[in-house]
Amino acid sequence: MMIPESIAVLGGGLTGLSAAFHLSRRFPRAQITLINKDSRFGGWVRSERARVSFKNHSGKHEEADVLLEAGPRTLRPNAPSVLELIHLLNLTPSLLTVPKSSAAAKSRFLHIPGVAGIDRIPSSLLDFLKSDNAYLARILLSAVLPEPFKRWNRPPGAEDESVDEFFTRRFGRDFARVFGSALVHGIYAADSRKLSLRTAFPSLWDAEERGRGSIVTGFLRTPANSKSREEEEPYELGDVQDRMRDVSVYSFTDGIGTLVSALVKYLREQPNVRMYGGVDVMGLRLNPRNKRFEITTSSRETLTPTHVVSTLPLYRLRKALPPSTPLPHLTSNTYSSVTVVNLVFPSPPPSSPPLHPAGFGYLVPRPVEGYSATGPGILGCVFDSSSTASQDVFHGDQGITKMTLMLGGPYSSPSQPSAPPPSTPSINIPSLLTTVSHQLDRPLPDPVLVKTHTNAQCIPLFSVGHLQRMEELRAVLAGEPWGGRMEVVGAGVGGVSVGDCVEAGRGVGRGWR
Ligand SMILES: C=Cc1c2[nH]c(c1C)Cc1[nH]c(c(CCC(=O)O)c1C)Cc1[nH]c(c(C)c1CCC(=O)O)Cc1[nH]c(c(C)c1C=C)C2
Repeated sequence: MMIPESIAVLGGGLTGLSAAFHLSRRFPRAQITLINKDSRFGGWVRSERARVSFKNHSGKHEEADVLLEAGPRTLRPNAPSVLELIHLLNLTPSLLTVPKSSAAAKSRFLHIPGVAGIDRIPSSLLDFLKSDNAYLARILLSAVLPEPFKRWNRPPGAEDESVDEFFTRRFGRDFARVFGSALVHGIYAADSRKLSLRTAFPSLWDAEERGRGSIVTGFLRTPANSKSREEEEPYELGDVQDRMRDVSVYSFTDGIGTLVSALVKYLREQPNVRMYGGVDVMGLRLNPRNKRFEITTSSRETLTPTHVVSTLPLYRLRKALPPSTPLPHLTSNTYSSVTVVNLVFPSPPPSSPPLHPAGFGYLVPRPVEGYSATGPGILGCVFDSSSTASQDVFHGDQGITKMTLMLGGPYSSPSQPSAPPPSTPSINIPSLLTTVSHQLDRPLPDPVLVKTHTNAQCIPLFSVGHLQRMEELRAVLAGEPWGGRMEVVGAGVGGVSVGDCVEAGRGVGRGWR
């Protein structure tokens, strides 16, 4: 393997930024060029502040400066690669943590389509017994209690299946539709009948093996120790891990965008890094004679790096390559589009009930009749005020309640990778608010701010067999003519969470020595 002289990182979302950060430290002599289609870096991360003013219940003028997130809003502390960036970029002072003991950590709700109101999802035996929703309690108890005694029913020779098939097989049809589909809405904004179990929830597949067919038994058995990432290259964590003790989720005072801004600032200051914003990758080919890559850009430049890291969505990488390039599986997945609606309401006076119970938010499972194109297509709603209220600044005494609705995913037509991104759907806000008021089963005041943002094709829908396909892609890239000098990573390859993206960026170029 040849030491990189010059590296092009394609894509300036979190994977690309993390890749450029770690490559610039690992290969200080290499020239690194990060190319991002948008002039704004960070991909789906978009944190913005807005000022709202309104009259409170006693007619007094109030003002608030609110933080709105159009993409990820909280992070889980289980990703050491993100904690490492927080330490290395000195972001600890702006950390904002949500303790495990808070309602935002402990309470998640479900809205059953057609039934007004939301119900807390039981998370312990005591919760089951206390649950006042007989329908949910029945589905859960009849699914979970008999599962350890059910025979091992994975189809012989199966290497993967959909999340829905898996849950139906082990826990029954109702559990799969209500809980399985809601879980998939809340992470992948996708249809659980199309999502690969082994890619989306590998721990469930492994638990079934450990439990010799039973997931419940499998989770009660300790997994065998696998070689940890820590042993390969220790994380530089400083005291950030201590700060994360008993933390459920965290963000920053100015939102997740803080991480992006700090990475961009760091990279701009490095003498061996060039940042190209607002520049698209038009073509990418490998020159067989000198083994260099040739990258043509929308700014009419041709770069000839020795090494490439592509963090582009796979279908965009496919488009950049000559059609005859035999790189497999770049168009096997579709992508979900999610419309995010930030809603800010004046909080009710202390004598009135709050607009929602304290908790993380609620999810809406797949309706019995399936996804219909009519209606707003609400997948779930995050109660931001329960977890990240301290990001907002009030001038007054009533305050605001902030929620975020997530719409679309399987309700909008699936996006084929080759198709142009779907146009922003027009949303009827009054009708949307009527639906939310029904879902919460309480009246809502007029919002003081509504902000809509459509993230077109933002979450890859890993179809069944994805892991195997990605192994085949990696094997081709490791062989000739590529010789391991191009790595393909990112949400579309290895996982959709911020932690997955940052970890993938951290791992590139390990073999380039
Ligand atoms: C309703 C739609 C969505 C909500 N969040 C997302 C969507 C599409 C996106 C999302 N949520 C999670 C991830 C993975 C990141 C990670 O840190 O693991 C992504 C991309 C986390 C997550 N959200 C929920 C669950 C069960 C998880 C897995 C990790 C965990 O247990 O914390 C549930 C959930 N998501 C949303 C709501 C309203 C909700 C529960 C009430 C919003």
